Amino acid sequence: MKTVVLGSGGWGTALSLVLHRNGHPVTLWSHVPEKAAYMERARENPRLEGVPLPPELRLTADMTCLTEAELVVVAVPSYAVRETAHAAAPLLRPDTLLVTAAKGIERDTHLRMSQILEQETGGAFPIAALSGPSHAEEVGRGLPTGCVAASVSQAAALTVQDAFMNDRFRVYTSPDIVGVELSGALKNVVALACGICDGMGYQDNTKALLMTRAMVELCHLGERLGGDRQTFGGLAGMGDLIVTCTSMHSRNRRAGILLGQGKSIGQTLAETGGVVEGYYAAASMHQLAEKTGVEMPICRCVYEILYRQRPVQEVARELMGRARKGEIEDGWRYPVG
Ligand SMILES: NC(=O)C1=CN([C@@H]2O[C@H](COP(=O)(O)OP(=O)(O)OC[C@H]3O[C@@H](n4cnc5c(N)ncnc54)[C@H](O)[C@@H]3O)[C@@H](O)[C@H]2O)C=CC1
Ligand SMILES: O=C(CO)COP(=O)(O)O
Repeated sequence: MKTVVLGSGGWGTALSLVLHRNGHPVTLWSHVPEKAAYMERARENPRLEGVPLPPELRLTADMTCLTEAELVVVAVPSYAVRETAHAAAPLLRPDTLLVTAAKGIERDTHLRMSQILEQETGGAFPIAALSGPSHAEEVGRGLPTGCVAASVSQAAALTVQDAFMNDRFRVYTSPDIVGVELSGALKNVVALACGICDGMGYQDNTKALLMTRAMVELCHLGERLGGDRQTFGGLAGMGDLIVTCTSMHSRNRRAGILLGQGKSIGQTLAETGGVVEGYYAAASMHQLAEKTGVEMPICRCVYEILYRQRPVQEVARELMGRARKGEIEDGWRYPVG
């Protein structure tokens, strides 16, 4: 299958390598010609140091490569998905399958990445999302990894599974594209929270408390927005939450560590290197929580640290000082009497 990957950051490059290992011709598109030219010369992406790019992998900054593509993967940062899809749309073949690999929710519109692709391409193409616990640094080196290919179209999900699956990259299918995309976007806010917790010098107990209670918040919002609760407990949900909250590969966690150490948001974003999706997702999530009335104390606190300069110590005191309650609000009742 002829494939094009749009976005030559760490993730687009790692996914190109998976497709290449599976025998598909791959073109990796960069939005700036200098970047494509650098990778052509060095046969390496600085984001994936020590991972050679095979000679057959085509590198370009020319979008006309799309005219031949049967499968197009969109792996640019979430803020660039709309402009990238808009530019790509007129060049697509009528039977192209689109796969979003970006993790975010558009600010103000609250659209998921697949919905942006659908809007910009006029709803004419099958669309799937590929998401899960998958740091580019490890996928690039061929370390065992698992993801979910989600689409309302079973045929599309199966095609994506087929294209990417190999003995180092397992792909499960799912009809719940809403839950899969929301999980991937929202867990980045929790990774920021866990990084902040690390940066403040708190340890494993605190992080387990944060991850677990934040997952309850994600499930409440995710279900309200149409996702399936089981998805949040799966690879794209809990799996990705674990990897992002605990790995030093995670930009979101590393950004959180700097914030927890007292750095400003400006310094943090400048020093982290690479896109910190949780920064954008926190704003969308805050708007969504307000709109739906879902209570999300941990995520709200992350938003207030990022956008209202609230001191992290004050936030920690607020969260630990919340009113006492049962663990499962609607589920468990003590017998009367
Ligand atoms: N790095 C990872 O391990 C994973 C990343 N993702 C997601 O993939 C998406 C891309 O992330 P990374 O590849 O890690 O990014 P990165 O931080 O490695 O690089 C960002 C890339 O985006 C490009 N870019 C910036 N502005 C652009 C624009 N306006 N149009 C097109 N390209 C633009 C930059 O040139 C750069 O190549 C994000 O949504 C991220 O959450 C998903 C799974 C794993
Ligand atoms: O989504 C990811 C891993 O699954 C990447 O996380 P970061 O964006 O925090 O690096």
